Amino acid sequence: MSGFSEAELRIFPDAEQMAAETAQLFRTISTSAGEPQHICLSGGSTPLKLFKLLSAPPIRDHIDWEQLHFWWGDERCVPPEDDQSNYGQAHRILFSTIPIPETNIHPMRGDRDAEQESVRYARELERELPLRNGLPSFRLILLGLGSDGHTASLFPGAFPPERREPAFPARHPESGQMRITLSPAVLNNGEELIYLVTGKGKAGVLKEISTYGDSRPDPYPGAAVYARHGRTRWFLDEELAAAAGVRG
Ligand SMILES: O=C1O[C@H](COP(=O)(O)O)[C@@H](O)[C@H](O)[C@H]1O
Repeated sequence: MSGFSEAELRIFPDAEQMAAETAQLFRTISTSAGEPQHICLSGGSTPLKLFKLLSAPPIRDHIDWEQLHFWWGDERCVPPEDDQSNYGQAHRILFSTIPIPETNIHPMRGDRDAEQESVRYARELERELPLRNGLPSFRLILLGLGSDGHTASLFPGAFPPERREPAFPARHPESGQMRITLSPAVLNNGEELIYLVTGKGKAGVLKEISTYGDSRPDPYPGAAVYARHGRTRWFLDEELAAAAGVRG
């Protein structure tokens, strides 16, 4: 069984419209529930359009920010001022501009020891999130896809599907950069998971994922991670979908 074939596919005319649809989802989640809702953000460059959109009227003023808590799927082990910092980018573009309590934002601390920070983050998740099957369960998880098939900081060749602790250290296979990542067990345990993927540079790997799924001996993490008890969707832009030969 493949995460991709289990998922729903949405193809948008462009990345802007994809970001707009995702932003509306934040609005719906924030206004339809009486209790805090936990959202896991992806890193890298793809979600920056979404952050920009959320930071400005009209959508910014239609979201009940106090209802939302933000977490990260992975972090690079750099200080928040570094351009590589997933939290730093989100803070600069979005969190510094919206009326959200600081206690609702839960960064992975990339400037700390990766082992210790993974354990601290795991405990914080277990304390704050509802549990399902004994593991924290997010209301919504956004993920990206690297052109090598990685998601969060789960890389091909270093994808430990059996690891159940909520977070652990990882190393980028090429640059050697240390990372902290959520585990497959937690990412698979959310209510709703959406991959946001744009640009024809990802066409090669998307084609492989859509064709072979996770049947390869060493599956692409982006095929093997999906909401086992919930809804998984892939949001793609038309340019990428056409280049990968994927149809909605
Ligand atoms: O290293 C990472 O890469 C993926 C994809 O990033 P993008 O720049 O192609 O959007 C990202 O989803 C992951 O969170 C990140 O840390």
